[in-house]
Amino acid sequence: MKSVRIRRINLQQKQININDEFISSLVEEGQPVILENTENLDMTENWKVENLCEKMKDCNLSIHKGGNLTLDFRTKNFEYANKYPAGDFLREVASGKVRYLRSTGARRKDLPDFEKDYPSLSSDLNLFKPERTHSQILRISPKDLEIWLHYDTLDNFLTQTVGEKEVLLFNPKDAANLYLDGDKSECIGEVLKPGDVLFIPALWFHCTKANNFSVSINTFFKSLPDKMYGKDLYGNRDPLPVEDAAKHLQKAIIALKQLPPTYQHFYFHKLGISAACLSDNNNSK
Ligand SMILES: O=C(O)CCC(=O)C(=O)O
Ligand SMILES: [Fe+2]
Repeated sequence: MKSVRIRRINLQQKQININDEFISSLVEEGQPVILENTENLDMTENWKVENLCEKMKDCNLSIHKGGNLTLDFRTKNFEYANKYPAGDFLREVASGKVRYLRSTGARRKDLPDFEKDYPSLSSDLNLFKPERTHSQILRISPKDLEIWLHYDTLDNFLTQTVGEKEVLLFNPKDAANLYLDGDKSECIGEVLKPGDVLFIPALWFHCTKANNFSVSINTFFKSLPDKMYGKDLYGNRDPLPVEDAAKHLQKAIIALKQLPPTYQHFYFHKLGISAACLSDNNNSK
């Protein structure tokens, strides 16, 4: 397994301003990068639990609640709890209970908008907002909480504000290996410290572990043409051309299945349709 160190860019040393041109260059490069010295720390140094309780005292949260610090979306080893008073949530998180906030919009169907939803917090931060921002999400975790390995379909800046967070990243080109036998050819493990901003390009697999009480904000933004994105609350819907392709693929599979098995195997192979597609198709029947 090859381990690659992630590039760090010290914004102040390099005198870089984060603007849309700089963001486009990151997107084009398509590699994760940590931006350091983002001038985000002055006011958040006093984001201790009690101060956060005060700042968020009027907030009711939708949270993940469970009994195992390794949250797993596939086995759903947690439940959702709504209208949770922020003070109760924060104190429970501070005492190590398995609680996790991935903030939602004001109403269920609204996109999370950190600046609008949490003005008492966002006024302490100098977050940059790409021109084509999709949503901005507040994330609060207890020490040792792990988030399952997943990818999002939007590009993302993950800003670490309180505590440290370990992030493990896998290149999308290794996707085929991630579930088969875990034989990854490239693996990038990094620790985010307060003030670090990690650029996670779309489709890069990532999982995280909070090393201590942790507050982060992530900003999903779009880099494909607007018309390629459908309505998407969570930043993980496949681009519309992929959904279109999947429908065509289903039709292709159904058409080929009219043939005897020898023909099927020959033509599936010839058309480059993988065995995985075929078994998916069988399962859905
Ligand atoms: O660290 C977390 O809480 C998860 C972050 C994440 O998955 C994201 O920013 O897309
Ligand atoms: Fe994510």
